[in-house]
Amino acid sequence: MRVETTALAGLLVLVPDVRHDERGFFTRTFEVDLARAHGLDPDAFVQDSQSRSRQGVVRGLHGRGGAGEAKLVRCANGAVHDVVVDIRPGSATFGRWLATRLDDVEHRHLYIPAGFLHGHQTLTPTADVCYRIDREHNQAEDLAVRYDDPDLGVEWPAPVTVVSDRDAHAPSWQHLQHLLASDQ
Ligand SMILES: Cc1cn([C@H]2C[C@H](O)[C@@H](COP(=O)(O)OP(=O)(O)O[C@H]3O[C@@H](C)C(=O)[C@@H](O)[C@H]3O)O2)c(=O)[nH]c1=O
Repeated sequence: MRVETTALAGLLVLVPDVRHDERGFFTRTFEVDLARAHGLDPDAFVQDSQSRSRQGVVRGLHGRGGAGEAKLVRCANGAVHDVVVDIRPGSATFGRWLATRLDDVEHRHLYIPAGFLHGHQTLTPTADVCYRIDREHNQAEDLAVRYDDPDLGVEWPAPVTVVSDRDAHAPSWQHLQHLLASDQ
């Protein structure tokens, strides 16, 4: 597995080896030593989750208040257009978003530190997204911004078919910025 840095400090792309044979493929989904070598605490992860979404579905953009939440994300089946937004106050890239394709071909993973919004759109008939987080989910700390907020300008590659009620009614990027500023 190799690790690539990105334009957003702390956001990492993990690119595993994928071994194919007549049965299918084998790939590692986590390596403790590699995690440590890149400053990740492997013991920090306390919850593993999986979601399945139909083609065109967008989930997000979601973040977390309080101490935030770091995430390791991969797409175990199908493909998604994965988007992260830097919402770390004082960050040189505050408000910038970055998109990565996660799929079951290259099996890339994303390490998303605390202080980001995250979302994805399904590019295949279905897609399974698996992620590990370093703090147990707590609905009271949920943050969200509309996936199509015009000030944020995130581009989604396909027509959006379904979003949750929560995502359809998510507040604006401007609203979240006020919230973040009032926390300082
Ligand atoms: C996220 C989560 C949800 N749930 C429950 C709440 C709800 O009843 C149901 C579906 O929740 P949501 O609609 O929030 O699920 P979803 O829209 O898939 O939320 C996820 O979106 C992606 C983009 C992320 O980055 C994740 O961190 C998470 O926010 O599952 C848990 O029990 N544990 C969890 O960790």
